[in-house]
Amino acid sequence: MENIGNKIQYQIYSTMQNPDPDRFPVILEEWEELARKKLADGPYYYIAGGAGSEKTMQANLKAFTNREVIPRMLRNVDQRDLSVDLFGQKYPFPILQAPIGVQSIIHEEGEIGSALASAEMGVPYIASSASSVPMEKIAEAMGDAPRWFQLYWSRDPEIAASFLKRAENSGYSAIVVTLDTPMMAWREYDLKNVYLPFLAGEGVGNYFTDPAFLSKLEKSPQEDPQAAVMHWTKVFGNTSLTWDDIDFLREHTNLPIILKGILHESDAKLAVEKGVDGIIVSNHGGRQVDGAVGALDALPKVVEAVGDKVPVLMDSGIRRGSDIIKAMALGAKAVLVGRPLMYGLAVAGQKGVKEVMQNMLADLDITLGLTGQSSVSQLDPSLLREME
Ligand SMILES: Cc1cc2nc3c(=O)[nH]c(=O)nc-3n(C[C@H](O)[C@H](O)[C@H](O)COP(=O)(O)O)c2cc1C
Ligand SMILES: CCCCCCC(=O)C(=O)O
Repeated sequence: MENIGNKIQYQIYSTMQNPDPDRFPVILEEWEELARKKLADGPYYYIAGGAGSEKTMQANLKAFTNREVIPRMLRNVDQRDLSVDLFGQKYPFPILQAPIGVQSIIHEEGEIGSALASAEMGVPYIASSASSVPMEKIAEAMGDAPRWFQLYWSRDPEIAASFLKRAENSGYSAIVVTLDTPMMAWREYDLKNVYLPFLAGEGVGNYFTDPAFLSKLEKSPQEDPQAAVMHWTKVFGNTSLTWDDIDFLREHTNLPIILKGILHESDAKLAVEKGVDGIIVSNHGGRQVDGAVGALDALPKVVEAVGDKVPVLMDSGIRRGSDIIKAMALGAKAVLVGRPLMYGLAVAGQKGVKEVMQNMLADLDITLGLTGQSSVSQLDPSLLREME
């Protein structure tokens, strides 16, 4: 089988004979620059920005810079295996699309565009509770392609239960429960721009078709959009949840339950005690607690606390192939990719998401081989050195 890195590298070089001035960028930062030009301040800063002074966002990137790879030589890296096994499924690559809400503010194709790019690549798509379109529409567009559903655990248990049931009925194969966003953080750019994403684009369309949500409204969201949005702001999150509530999830779904937003090893132990199936080490891309630990810095202790009881995944700061290698060397079984794909979506919809994803995977494949490794699932911490 041809390695994806060599294939994509060859494709890019071969276009040089026929240079196209409108060809997509290769450099990730150029995708963000193009996205900046396309989007108004409100949506751009909503995507690119973080909580408070954005120290956590910076810490996420610094945690990767602070670790260096020490490549090994002469190890026959002709055949490289990027595949991973997660919850009984084999996936061709060790990445998933991070759940990202309200994508209609980014591009008219929104979630359908990004989900179809995932489907083309065989990369699992994690549909957000806050998607601009109903989760069933995403599922229908994706056919048999792999998809997970991300739950924002509503204050109204009927909505939470309804989301879990809808996800199961529409072919999502795992539930990602985001714990770090029971309310929106102090995000200075959004406050400065007076930008409320749920009022823009298609809003949070996934709620506006939910039977449990609709049953609490006097008029439909089409008849009285303001009342629907007001109700949504009341029920979106739940700041009263405790570890005892995890049982509710198990009572309402048979799918694997994966907790997203774990940073502390004590929480990782509690999660395992509660019988969840997986953990995602994440600080929500630095969008929630300003000053929180960089996600990669939190990963080793969580992995140590969990042992091999459940798989640990991570996100927050994955930008290049070497970042994936570092996260997996520290024990992540796979990683979630967030903002880079949204810059792709902003620039060129489905095509842009696919291009950014493909380039990242090609970079991963080539960098893996050059470090003397043939399989992402056999990486270990001896490949890395932490800078003082
Ligand atoms: C615009 C935007 C919207 C997001 N929406 C959600 C969401 O609906 N649910 C969720 O669990 N995480 C959400 N996240 C967090 C991502 O899933 C992921 O944790 C984060 O993007 C990782 O950081 P990175 O993009 O800097 O790598 C969102 C992130 C961004 C940038
Ligand atoms: C408009 C709904 C926003 C829901 C939260 C989306 C999110 O997680 C984020 O980081 O922003």
